[in-house]
Order: sequence, then C-alpha cells, then structure tokens
Amino acid sequence: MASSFLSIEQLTQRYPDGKGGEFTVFENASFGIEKGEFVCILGHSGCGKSTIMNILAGLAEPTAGVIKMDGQAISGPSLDRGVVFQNYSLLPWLTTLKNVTFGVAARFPKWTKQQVTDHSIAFLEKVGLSGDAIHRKPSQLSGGMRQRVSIARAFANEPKLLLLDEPFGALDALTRGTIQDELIKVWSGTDQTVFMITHDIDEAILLADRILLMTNGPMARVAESVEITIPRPRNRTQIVQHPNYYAIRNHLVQFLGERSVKLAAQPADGMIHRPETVRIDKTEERAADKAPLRAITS
Ligand SMILES: Nc1ncnc2c1ncn2[C@@H]1O[C@H](COP(=O)(O)OP(=O)(O)OP(=O)(O)O)[C@@H](O)[C@H]1O
Repeated sequence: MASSFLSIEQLTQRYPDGKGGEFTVFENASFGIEKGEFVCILGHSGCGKSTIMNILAGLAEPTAGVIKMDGQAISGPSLDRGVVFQNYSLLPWLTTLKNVTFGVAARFPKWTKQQVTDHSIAFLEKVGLSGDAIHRKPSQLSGGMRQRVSIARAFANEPKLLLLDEPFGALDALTRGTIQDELIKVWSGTDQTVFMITHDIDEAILLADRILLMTNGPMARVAESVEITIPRPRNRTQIVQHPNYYAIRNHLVQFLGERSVKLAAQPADGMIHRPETVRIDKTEERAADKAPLRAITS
C-alpha cells in the first residue's frame, strides 16, 4: 500500500493518572491523510483530539509512534505545519497586517518587503478584511474578525498541512457560517491539506472530504473514516437536500450517541487500529432504482 502524504503510525499517548499509575488516551492509532484532503475529526470531549493535533503540530511528543509527512518523520514545530486555535493566538502588540506579514516574511525570506505586504493583503482580502481594519490591533477587532486574521495568517504562510482546532467554537452562528465559506474558498485555491477538530456535525459534513470518528476515552480509537459523498461546491442551504446528507448525518449521530460508547475502552493488545472506511451513497441506490428493466427476449 502506498503511504499517505500524512501518515500516523501506531500513535500511543499515556499520561500519569495522578495516583502513581498512568492512563492511556489512545494506543496504536494509525491512519493516513492524502495531499489536499480536508479531514475533520469528531469525538466526545476528552477522547484525545487535541492531543493528536498537538502531536501533529509538533507541540507535544507522543509516548510512542511516528508521524510522517511526505515520508519524513516530523519532530517539533515547523512552518510546514500551520495551526489555528479557537482563541486566535494573535500577537496583541502588532496590527492585523503585521500579524500576517510577520509569518510570511519568515516563511519567504527572499521576498522583498513589498512582496510580503502584497501577499499578506491578498490573503486578508480573501477572508473579507481590507481597508482600515488591517491597520488595527487585535483588541480593536471583533471575535469574528480576529478569527479571520488567524485563518488568513495560517494560509498566507502556505504550510503543507493546516491544523484547525475548533476554529469557530467561540463564534456566533452567522459569523461562523460566513467564515466557514471563506475558509473553503481559501482552501479550494490551494493544494493544502487540512486537519480540523470540530464538535459540530453539520460543519464537518459541509467542510470535509472525510470525517474521522473517535470512540470515547480512555483507550480511544479512531474507529471510522466516513467519506462525505456530496460533491463540491457545497452550499449550506442546499446541502441538506442532497440524498446523502441525512444518511451521513444519521450515521454520525448514531456513532457519537451509541457506538462511540460501545466500542470504548477496548485495549489495543498490540493490534494496530486502523479506521474502517464507511461510504454511504444513496445516489447509487436511486440510480439503480431507475435503471431500465432488461428487455426480455423470447
Ligand atoms: N498534559 C496532560 N497531562 C495529563 N493529562 C492530559 C494532558 N493533556 C490532556 N490530558 C488528558 O488526556 C485526555 C484527552 O485530552 P484532549 O484534550 O486531547 O481531549 P479532546 O478530545 O481534545 O477533548 P475536548 O473535545 O474537550 O477538547 C483527557 O482525559 C485529558 O484530561
């Protein structure tokens, strides 16, 4: 089997349990992500999503296991991997524009100041920020605007992998919707790979090519990889009419409501856990229903 662009191999994370022992967050988790894919991960609180993301970002070391990107084992943070957190993590003493140019100048050291500025302004415009706003400091922006800056900053650095940890968690529904659209617009114009944590099932279906489902912790597993068999471009109001929408949604709800508990706490016992691929496609069934009857010849 050809290895994936991002390959997570036998990842194990254990922490001290505070009673002299240790508890296992997940054990021998293995999965791959292809170049250019948009993958969301869903699972109940505490199953280990942020732990996986921090390891991918190089901000934490796993107890065991390897992560390879483009065939190379990753270690420590890198400009090849950009991170967007829920709390924006902008530099408060810099203007919006400088929050973006700061990273771009480091990423592209040979560029002139003008190239860095033009590139940064172009990415801010993609997320709807222009004019006076780009000269304001983060404290003078709304929460939605700050998150737009974080997204523009991450994409402007053109990392190979973008890690989004609940980027819209703190936003109201309307702002969330607009920024989801902007995120997809920026991502569609690149070959960047996105790995995103969300708690919102509808958001995951709207954005992702694939959704990874985690069982409850401790000893959590990435149990399923659900393909989102709904063509792009997707529109939030029309997507619900697609024949696959509720079939996929029901599957996800059922997993999170029941199977995530039933499958929980099963020790890996040295086994490598790979997610099972789930492909739900009602359009194939409909097409089969409408297939012409075979002519009967006598
Ligand atoms: N540094 C740490 N030391 C000890 N335990 C930790 C540490 N970091 C995380 N944990 C524990 O590991 C488990 C997984 O945490 P993690 O934050 O990855 O979960 P999560 O799925 O991202 O949760 P949420 O959806 O609530 O953000 C939890 O039980 C958490 O308490």
